[in-house]
Amino acid sequence: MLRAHPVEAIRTAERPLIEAAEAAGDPDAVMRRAASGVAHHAAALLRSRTGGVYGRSVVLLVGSGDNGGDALYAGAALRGRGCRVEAVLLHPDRVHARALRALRSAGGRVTTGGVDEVSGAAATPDVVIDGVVGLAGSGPLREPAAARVAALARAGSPFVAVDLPSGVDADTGTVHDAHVRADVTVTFGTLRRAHLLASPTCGRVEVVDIGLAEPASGPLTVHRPDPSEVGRAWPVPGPEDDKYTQGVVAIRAGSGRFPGAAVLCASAAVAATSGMVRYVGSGAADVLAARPEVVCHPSVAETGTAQSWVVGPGAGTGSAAVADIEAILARARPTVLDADALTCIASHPVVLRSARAPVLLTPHAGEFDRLTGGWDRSDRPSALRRYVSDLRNRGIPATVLLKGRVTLVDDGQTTWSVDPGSSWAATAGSGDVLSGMVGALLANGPGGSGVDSGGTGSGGEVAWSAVAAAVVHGEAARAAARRTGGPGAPIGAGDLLRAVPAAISAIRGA
Ligand SMILES: NC(=O)C1=CN([C@@H]2O[C@H](COP(=O)(O)OP(=O)(O)OC[C@H]3O[C@@H](n4cnc5c(N)ncnc54)[C@H](OP(=O)(O)O)[C@@H]3O)[C@@H](O)[C@H]2O)[C@@H](O)CC1
Ligand SMILES: Nc1ncnc2c1ncn2[C@@H]1O[C@H](COP(=O)(O)OP(=O)(O)O)[C@@H](O)[C@H]1O
Repeated sequence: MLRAHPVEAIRTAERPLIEAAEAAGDPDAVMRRAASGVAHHAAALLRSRTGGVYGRSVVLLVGSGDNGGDALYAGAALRGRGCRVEAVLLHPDRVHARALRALRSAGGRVTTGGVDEVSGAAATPDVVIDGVVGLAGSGPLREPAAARVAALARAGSPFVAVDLPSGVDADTGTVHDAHVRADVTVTFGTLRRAHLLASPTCGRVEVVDIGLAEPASGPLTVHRPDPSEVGRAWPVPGPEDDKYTQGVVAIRAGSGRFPGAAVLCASAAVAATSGMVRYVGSGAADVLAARPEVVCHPSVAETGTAQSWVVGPGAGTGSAAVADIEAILARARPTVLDADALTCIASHPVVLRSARAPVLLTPHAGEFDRLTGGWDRSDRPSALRRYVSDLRNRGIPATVLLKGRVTLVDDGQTTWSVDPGSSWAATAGSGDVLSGMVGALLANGPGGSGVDSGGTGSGGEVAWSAVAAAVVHGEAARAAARRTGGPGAPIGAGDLLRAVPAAISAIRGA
């Protein structure tokens, strides 16, 4: 399990280290430890990109604080390995003086001017070390850093970010318009929230041991499971199991207008776990043509027992759809509310008040707009926590999964983040696949035992089901894109769906 912490917790954890270094008369000891990790990973990147380290060119973008100091000490270490190192001081009047001396005495070149002053090799260096700003950064990159970063990115040089890519907010993960897109981010002791909230911008994240004690988890810690943990927890039928003990999920999806949603959602539920899937809606014939094992029912009232429900994909937004949601919530089983069900809830918020069992809402950004009446997109985790807390304060046992490249799940106490490492899942109908998978996991009950929780499953169980489904969904998208065209080619939701069994198998073996 990865855990990422807010800046305040990191500053607190670092304080004893800095104080010990100062007491020992070597105030930069921690910084040099950090910098030697940066140099190590920059050298590894140089080796993988150019076949060596000696004689390669390195540009340091040096800001006014300790992040710039790290970059300067890293430059000194790389100079010691034979690199040509040029430091661009973005604020020559505010620079870490001892680190600058270290670079100069190692033979590094120092420039202070604008873009024109860059020497030939430094216009397209073999690697750029981004020490513009780290934990104390706020807002987009300022000039002259923004112009420098843009020119080097255009030239195709790879970036190693020190601590965080500059222009990315450490706590919210907001990626501002002017920012560094890192190939590798080297951080110290423990992850910052942005590493899990803005992972596509951070590239590969390397954590260097600087002697820091891992901060305790708190309400602002962001969690991300390793796919192998999801694999270990994925439900597997045992010798005593039958179709009922593994949990039955009922799906209310599809309509004359959106018949495909029913097929995608119900088929995904079949693929996700063993046990049994029930279906209610106008799409029974199509569902049965795709998955004959699904048990169909004429109405919600006439549907047999289920341990969980999924309602919404392509299910319509009229009064009959709202009545079905009410009837499903009245059954007091864990329920996934997706797609059209979210639109119904947005226009009839009172419906949610009847929820007696946990509900999982799975909006994309536009649906979250409808639910909240507008939210602050520059701070996704806070907007999500606020909304979930508001529902819970009103007695609604809600967990919310906010979709995107980085999917967030929040149950009011814990924030989870899932980044599948590709964006192939951004395709119509893939959300229907996700909701079917989550529903099947919820039916399986706590700990994958298939035990009927009687609708009392905790927020934690619901959140875990949502996170686990999102992990497998992302793996399936990646696998489908690889399978259909070598290194990666566009997929549809049907391709993603067909890749679900292989993705489960892959994470179980991970
Ligand atoms: N603490 C430790 O134990 C260790 C810390 N370590 C390292 O220290 C780093 C934190 O250093 P730090 O606190 O000096 O701040 P840092 O991020 O360099 O910012 C400096 C100044 O930049 C400015 N600025 C803000 N936004 C900006 C923008 N968008 N574009 C341009 N400039 C901007 C702003 O000043 P302003 O101009 O607003 O007055 C800000 O005060 C940390 O990330 C890690 O690398 C490691 O050595 C390991 C041990
Ligand atoms: N840029 C992206 N990268 C990766 N996954 C994405 C991206 N955008 C959306 N997704 C994922 O694709 C799915 C889309 O769901 P949704 O918007 O509900 O689609 P639909 O309603 O067409 O089924 C979600 O699982 C979401 O997390």
